[in-house]
Amino acid sequence: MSPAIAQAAAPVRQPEIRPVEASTLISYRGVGKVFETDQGSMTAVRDITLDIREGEFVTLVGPSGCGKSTLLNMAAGLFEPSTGTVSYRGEIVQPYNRRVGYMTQNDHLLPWRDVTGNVMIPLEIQGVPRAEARDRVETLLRDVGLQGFEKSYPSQLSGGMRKRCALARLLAYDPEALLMDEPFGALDAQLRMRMQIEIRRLAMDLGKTVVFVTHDLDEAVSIADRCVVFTQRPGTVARIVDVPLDRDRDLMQLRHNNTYRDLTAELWELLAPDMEGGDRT
Ligand SMILES: Nc1ncnc2c1ncn2[C@@H]1O[C@H](COP(=O)(O)OP(=O)(O)OP(=O)(O)O)[C@@H](O)[C@H]1O
Repeated sequence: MSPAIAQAAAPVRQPEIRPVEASTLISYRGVGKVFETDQGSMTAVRDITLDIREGEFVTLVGPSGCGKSTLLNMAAGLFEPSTGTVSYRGEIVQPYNRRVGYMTQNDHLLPWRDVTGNVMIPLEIQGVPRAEARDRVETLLRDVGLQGFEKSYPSQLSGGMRKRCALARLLAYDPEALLMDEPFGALDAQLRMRMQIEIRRLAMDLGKTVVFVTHDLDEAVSIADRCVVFTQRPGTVARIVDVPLDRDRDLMQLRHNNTYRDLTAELWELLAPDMEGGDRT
């Protein structure tokens, strides 16, 4: 193992609760979440202490059911923590956190609206004047590489184009942070990589903070500035890994990069036992 990786992959001592730094956007402090179900109480996550810094691209990876989506939901103000606190810019997250945008595997595009009409929705809700909204949509469609498809309907778009459209609609809210829950899970490998390249470029160009949930270890390392690895349920932080790759890395060439290969192999070894025993419900 290279010294850089040994240092990057040093285990995080738990619990270790440091003061929140000024650059922190989203902060989980001693967070636990218990759901009441027909079968009784079920602890989804426990003792989560994690800070997401402004402008960072952080991936969350771990076995199915370890609570990754639950953590996103708490940052969005959809769920309250059962213990501990979740704060955003130093203030406890309330229902609902309108400064974040949420994207899931399902793009929820409206089939009866064309691309422009779909991306326009948040701007209509905000009451942005028509001409201004049109200009903004034009810019967004250029940002995500959908120019020329303004009048296409969702059914006429490829899987990647639908994602781009959903991304443009998400960006129309101009959220500070993007919470992404396996957004590219359903795409084939090539498209997935193109979307990974796009989302990193967009996040850097637009200065967005991204918290990105994935099952895929390669994805978790290739797009991240930091990768948070969770144990199986009740999920807690097993390790936080700095990804010592250039910010403007070439994702196409990563498979030839030794740091990337060593890091993914190491995380795979860390996660493999838990992945086998993951929650299959
Ligand atoms: N609203 C809810 N009510 C009851 N149980 C819930 C609720 N939301 C999540 N859970 C349970 O909490 C646990 C964690 O779920 P969560 O979706 O956060 O995990 P995950 O790591 O995102 O899973 P996956 O990778 O499979 O999407 C699961 O066992 C799930 O069934």
